[in-house]
Amino acid sequence: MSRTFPSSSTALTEPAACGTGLTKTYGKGEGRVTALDAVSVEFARGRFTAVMGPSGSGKSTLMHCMAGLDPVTSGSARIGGVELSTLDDRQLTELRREKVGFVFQGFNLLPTLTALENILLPLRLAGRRPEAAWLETVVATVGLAGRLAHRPTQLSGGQQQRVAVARALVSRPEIVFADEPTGNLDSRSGAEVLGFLRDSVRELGRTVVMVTHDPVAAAYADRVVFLADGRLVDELHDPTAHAVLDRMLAFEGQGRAT
Ligand SMILES: Nc1ncnc2c1ncn2[C@@H]1O[C@H](COP(=O)(O)OP(=O)(O)OP(=O)(O)O)[C@@H](O)[C@H]1O
Repeated sequence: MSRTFPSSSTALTEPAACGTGLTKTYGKGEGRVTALDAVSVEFARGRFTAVMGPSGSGKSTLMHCMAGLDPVTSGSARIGGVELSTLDDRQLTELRREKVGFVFQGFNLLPTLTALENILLPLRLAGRRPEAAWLETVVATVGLAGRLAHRPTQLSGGQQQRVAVARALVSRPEIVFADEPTGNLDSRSGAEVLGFLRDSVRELGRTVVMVTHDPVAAAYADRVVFLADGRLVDELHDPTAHAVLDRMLAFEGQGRAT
């Protein structure tokens, strides 16, 4: 039986996603690693949040647990009011398809499909038809109107990532998770992609969570949350690159002092 998820209109005040007491351990015995240690975090609708922290602090694990790609050891992860731990594998796949958009560092486009076909793939997999007006808005927002018939190899890295951003937005997901989306791009293409992610939040009302190492990238967000050793240790609102960098350096200083 197909599960009916609460629609976003029924729960406008609820965060797009939230984690409570999220704990994730890998391995057993002496090799056991606590990647997330009782993290509680909310991602409000219509906001752009960056997740920062040193290498190994748990950023990717947090994203994977919140997106239903990896089960938590304990705690609760909810997307649009749905508790992920109550879903079986098939329901999780369905929830990810309907409620979550992903943008990865490596673009992850299918090389044999055109840009348009790549953008429409999630809808095709879900057996849904594109809404023409929304598709046009998304394509215009990411500036791809003249490139839709091109295959990925005929596009620059920045254009490929814009296709990936459009693909993540086209099904109007509850939330878009972006993992180092500018990691493979030069700074100009990276700035464009970050601008499009920000526009998708400010102009199209979407919700974006982005893992990044880069204070300049984080400054495009409305809010930055900082992880250290699997814990949520700080947050900044309306960040500047300078303020983010200062905060990162302060953590590193503390790390050296202990
Ligand atoms: N599949 C796994 N098996 C065992 N340990 C893991 C696994 N995935 C992550 N870890 C460990 O969990 C901790 C957090 O890893 P995670 O990848 O979430 O950090 P990160 O902040 O995203 O790091 P980076 O910035 O280097 O990508 C690290 O100590 C890592 O070694």
